[in-house]
Amino acid sequence: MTPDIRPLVAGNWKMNGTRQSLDQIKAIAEGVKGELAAKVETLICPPATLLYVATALCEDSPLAIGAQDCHHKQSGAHTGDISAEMIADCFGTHVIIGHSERRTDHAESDALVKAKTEAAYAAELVAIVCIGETEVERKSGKTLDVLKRQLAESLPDAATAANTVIAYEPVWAIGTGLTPTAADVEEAHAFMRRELVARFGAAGGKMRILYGGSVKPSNAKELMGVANVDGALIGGASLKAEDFLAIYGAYEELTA
Ligand SMILES: O=C(CO)COP(=O)(O)O
Repeated sequence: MTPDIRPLVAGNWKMNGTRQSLDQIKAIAEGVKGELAAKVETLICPPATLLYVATALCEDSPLAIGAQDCHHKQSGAHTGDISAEMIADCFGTHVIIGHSERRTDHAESDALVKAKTEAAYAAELVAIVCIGETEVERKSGKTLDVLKRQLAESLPDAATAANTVIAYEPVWAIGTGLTPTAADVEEAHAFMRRELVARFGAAGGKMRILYGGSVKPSNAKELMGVANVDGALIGGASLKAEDFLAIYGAYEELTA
């Protein structure tokens, strides 16, 4: 955690979820009402097909709804893509950009991630910009170099603590059940914080840096308690309301 930063617990449903899964969003929206919601922000990013219905379901809940990607242009001949403006039009408030699965599946570069982030700002969405090293990079001792490059090249100059959230997701920890040690997470997050402050000054000190990669109810308290970890980006465990709420509930003790 970072003093004076309101943590964000976010779920990334990836390519999972049909209309039936809206029950889970409903349960999460109900579960995050109450005192803890004033201290901890929550977000679910379902597939784009569920976006509009999901935001309607959350009208009376502090649970925010976001998307998993956007195109870098506002509109035009880009079959199959969705724009940041369309996400905002569905009342989505956040968009995940540069997830490692998109960097791999769709060859997204840092430059493209930066352009998409600028498109998110133009539509007044909060961009959740994902970075993280692969297993090979980690084993060859390049983790911090990779994070430095991805932060420098993926973030626009216009990034602020209000429009940008960083999500550190070591690629080898995604969907594998493996997590870095708390000491490794602390080192990476402290490094990113220094980089952000060096470039953005006071705003860099206030930007949220989430951890993602095999976060589950059993490890949430330890990981979320690490210095400069300002929340989580959760894949698999965000699909079940019970697990998502248990991770969110870890903040009950952390913020007491
Ligand atoms: O990629 C992730 C979230 O964006 C993490 O996925 P898992 O929580 O399933 O490891």
